[in-house]
Amino acid sequence: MRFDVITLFPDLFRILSDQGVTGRALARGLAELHLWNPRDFTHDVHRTVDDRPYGGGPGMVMKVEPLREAIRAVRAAAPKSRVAYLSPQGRVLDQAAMLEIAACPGWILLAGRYEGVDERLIEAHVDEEWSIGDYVLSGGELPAMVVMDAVIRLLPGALGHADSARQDSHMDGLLDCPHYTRPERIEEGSVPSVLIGGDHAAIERWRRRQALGRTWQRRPDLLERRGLSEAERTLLDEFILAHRE
Ligand SMILES: Nc1nonc1C(=O)N[C@@H]1CC[C@H](O)C1
Repeated sequence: MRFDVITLFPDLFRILSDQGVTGRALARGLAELHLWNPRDFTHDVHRTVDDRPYGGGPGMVMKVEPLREAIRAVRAAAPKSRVAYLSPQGRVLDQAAMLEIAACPGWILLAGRYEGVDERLIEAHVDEEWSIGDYVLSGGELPAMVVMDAVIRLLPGALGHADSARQDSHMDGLLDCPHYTRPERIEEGSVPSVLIGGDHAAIERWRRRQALGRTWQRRPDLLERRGLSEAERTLLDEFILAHRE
């Protein structure tokens, strides 16, 4: 998986490359990260990348030409990649979208700043527009990092245990079950006994029941969308019975 990011602030991406799951995955070559600064594609002494909006109004808009030249240079280096622009006007991404993104050979992520990018650049050179949520940030860099983090951890070998990603919240359309670690008894409470017992079938049922119950309690919309098998319906009924007021 190759990622190319077009950004005015390439140093911000050290958050991904210098540590953690993403840092290790990049170091091991499971994914590649290349950074491109639109200022390197300007030709004036001030290295101008933005200008005032036509029609007036606050803020600045990113100019077409430096971004066009940057995209052309990246497409030449990454011919199999598609261009995605991060913006609040884009498709709101969920885990299913991250799985789709992870299945592609590479992405050129355009991180905007200011009020955004001249619409003509988007129409002529952008393949997809993505949003990480219905709120407004000061730049597209954090959204680009959110997408890369969510996608890289799905790549084979990125996580220590193959099951980790499969059991995360929103995988299989459910929230994750609760987690506990040592010590077994502390002032905040004790670990559920089923997790101590070593009966793996019972532990698996408990975890599935908790995931279904937690989703029912906190995100009934996800259950609506997903539907339940007979076995899952039974487990959820057990949870509801045990948690009636
Ligand atoms: N929500 C989002 N999901 O992706 N990107 C955003 C986002 O707020 N972008 C900012 C809007 C103006 C600034 O240029 C960057």
